[in-house]
Amino acid sequence: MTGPEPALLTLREVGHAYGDTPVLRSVSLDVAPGECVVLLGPNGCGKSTLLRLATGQLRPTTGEVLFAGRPVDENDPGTRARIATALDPTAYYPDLTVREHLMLIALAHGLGEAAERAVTEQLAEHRLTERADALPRALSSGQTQAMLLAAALVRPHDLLVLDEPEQRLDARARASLGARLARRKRTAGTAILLATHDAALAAEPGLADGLVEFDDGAVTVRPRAGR
Ligand SMILES: Nc1ncnc2c1ncn2[C@@H]1O[C@H](COP(=O)(O)OP(=O)(O)OP(=O)(O)O)[C@@H](O)[C@H]1O
Repeated sequence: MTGPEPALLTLREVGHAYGDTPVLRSVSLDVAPGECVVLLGPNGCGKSTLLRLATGQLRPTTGEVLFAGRPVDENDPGTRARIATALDPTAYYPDLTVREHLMLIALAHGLGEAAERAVTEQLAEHRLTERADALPRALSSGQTQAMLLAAALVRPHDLLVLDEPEQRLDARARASLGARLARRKRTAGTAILLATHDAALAAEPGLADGLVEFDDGAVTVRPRAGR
């Protein structure tokens, strides 16, 4: 939100409309390295839209989105190298196994000889080791979601942008997700922007530094209570 670190991601009075239909009006927020901002709100309030504005997949109708001080642009290789996302539940290669999928991403993002170890770690963290040689169509929906999270985490990144990462995970994976993200931001200094419907995830100790709450078109940005 506003800490001693300069913000990595800044939204300044960002508004967005699809055609003539406004979805977001004048949202301003900062996410600094090692900070996590959580978006909470009902279906259709604009959380995914805000996440896509933050990654440069959408351009704001009004206002500006800055990543590392420059307008965010998903076509900029430097930006893509630093922002990892899990936004689309169908964003995978159907003809690559889980391991091949993660290796491809790790290698494309320059891990080189470190790729195999990083993939092994992510497979274990997401309880996918036994399913490493399965094709996506043979996975459960929760295992597919776990693969998408592993794909975001296996590659280097400074900002992690997640849309409802808890969706379809089983109770055990869901229960540990918040602590795993909190550890990542603490140990790696990762900035995190995530949308969720899970109040327990938003309340995870050590995770959210700021909450963005959407309510009937109004957006409230506030530091989390008690911080
Ligand atoms: N490409 C699009 N074209 C037109 N309208 C869109 C488009 N994408 C989203 N919308 C509309 O914008 C509004 C906000 O959608 P958005 O997906 O951002 O909501 P959300 O808060 O992420 O919802 P959910 O919790 O259901 O995922 C909705 O009314 C949706 O129908």
